[in-house]
Amino acid sequence: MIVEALILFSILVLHGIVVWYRRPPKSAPGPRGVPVFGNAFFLGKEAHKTFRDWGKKYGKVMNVRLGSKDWIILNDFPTLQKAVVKQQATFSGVATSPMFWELTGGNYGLAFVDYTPRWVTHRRHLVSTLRRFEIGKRSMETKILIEASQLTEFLHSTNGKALDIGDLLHKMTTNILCHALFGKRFEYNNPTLCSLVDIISVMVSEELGKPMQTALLFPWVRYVPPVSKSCDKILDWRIRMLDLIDEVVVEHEKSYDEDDMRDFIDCYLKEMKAGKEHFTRKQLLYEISDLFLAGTDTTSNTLRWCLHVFLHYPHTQRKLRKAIFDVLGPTGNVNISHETEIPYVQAFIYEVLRFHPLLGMGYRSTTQDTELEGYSIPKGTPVIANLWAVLRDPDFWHEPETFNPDRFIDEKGNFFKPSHVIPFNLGGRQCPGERLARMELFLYLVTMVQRFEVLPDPDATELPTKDVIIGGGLFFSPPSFKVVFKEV
Ligand code: HEM
Repeated sequence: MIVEALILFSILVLHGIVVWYRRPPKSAPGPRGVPVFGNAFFLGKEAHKTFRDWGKKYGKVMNVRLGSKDWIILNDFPTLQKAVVKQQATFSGVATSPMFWELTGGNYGLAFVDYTPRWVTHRRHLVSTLRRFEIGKRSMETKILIEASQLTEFLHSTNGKALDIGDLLHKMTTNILCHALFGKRFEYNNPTLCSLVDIISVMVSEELGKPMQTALLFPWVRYVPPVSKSCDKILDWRIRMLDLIDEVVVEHEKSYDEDDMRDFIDCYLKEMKAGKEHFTRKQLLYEISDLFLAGTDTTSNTLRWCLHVFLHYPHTQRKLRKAIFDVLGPTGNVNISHETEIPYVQAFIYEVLRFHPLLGMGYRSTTQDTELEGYSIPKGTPVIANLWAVLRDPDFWHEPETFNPDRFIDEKGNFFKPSHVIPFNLGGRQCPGERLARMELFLYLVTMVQRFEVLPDPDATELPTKDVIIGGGLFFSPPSFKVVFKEV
């Protein structure tokens, strides 16, 4: 009896192993890993680099088993274009899990939700409303310059003391979204602003990001401590954020005036009152919450990467200041029309975004069965767009490991942007806040560099590490570090 049971067990195990290693016909090549876990334990701390290295062996479309699912990894620009641009709707899903279902209250919001008619309607509405409030044109420019002048005032008051200004930068970028969404800015010590920034920082932290990633690869882990506790914590913070936004929406409902659309919330309420399909209060709260999660920390951490670069490559800071002085002198006021007049600033910003992309990988999924480069990809397959690998690809960039803003300056001295610089990704899920982010980066950077020289902390024994901190499982942030702002 025991012998028969052992034989049966062995047959079942062998069958399981055969099934595990078997691939559907026409599936892309890639490492299979070990049963149950796939390659999850072989990714290392920096999965983007591991994927790039595996891609050299397996090819442009790689199929990597992670947990119980096959993931498609795209490491190069032409293949990414063929997928997310040429088959836009097919590659506009989002890699998801039961935890994401909870986080989005059942697929509500914008950034973390799957491709549905509700997402399509709201993505369109967001883009047109941002345009309506002239994000990217003059009105947001004025608001950004208000934050920039607060920044210089603060930096002036530091009297050359070394400090980490990450929190202040985060408050500035959060205030810009408060302008667009709530119609107002807050003082930096205002409890609403401080709570918003605290909540966003916790939700995109490295500490909570790892469990989220684990729950994405192994959905059952969501219910097993300690991951379950971290997931509950994230959901708790999400609820706090929704409650805070709800208070602002209630204020707007009370003071709503059909003839005076003050901001994004008013525009949304108008659609709701008109009974437009998919427009609900729940969607409004989740969408605003997503905008704060996607559009504040990303811009402020890119500014922190700029400071990081100043310490590691000080000659670029000198060159930047010279370019600014040539056009504005030491006291001239910057505005957005100077973007074309000071090409080196744009080149510097793009090189920072190339060298340190805030979102190193985009997580998509397929919305229907499809083919890519002759390989078949079934509906619902998670897809990773390895933006980091594209931005460091030696086939497209001369000396990609060198930080060199001049790669974006043409022979006539003008800024030029090659199509393969894609820190905001491509296709249907491409960042809708790109223009706003680039305006903020330009105006804050020029204001800062025109008035202050950024120097290393004299008490630090070495420069901050170049290792990225992967927050929220998504965001490639710099480590914390202090700098000195010396008036020039
Ligand atoms: C330097 C700053 C920023 C960077 C590097 C950045 C980058 C990105 C990238 C790469 C994506 C695509 C993710 C994917 O494919 O999975 C994305 C999506 C998104 N970004 Fe940004 N972003 C920045 C600033 C902003 C700002 C200021 C806003 C606010 C208006 C914003 C709002 C969003 C939203 C809502 C999405 C999700 C879009 C969707 O799924 O339809 N981002 N961002």
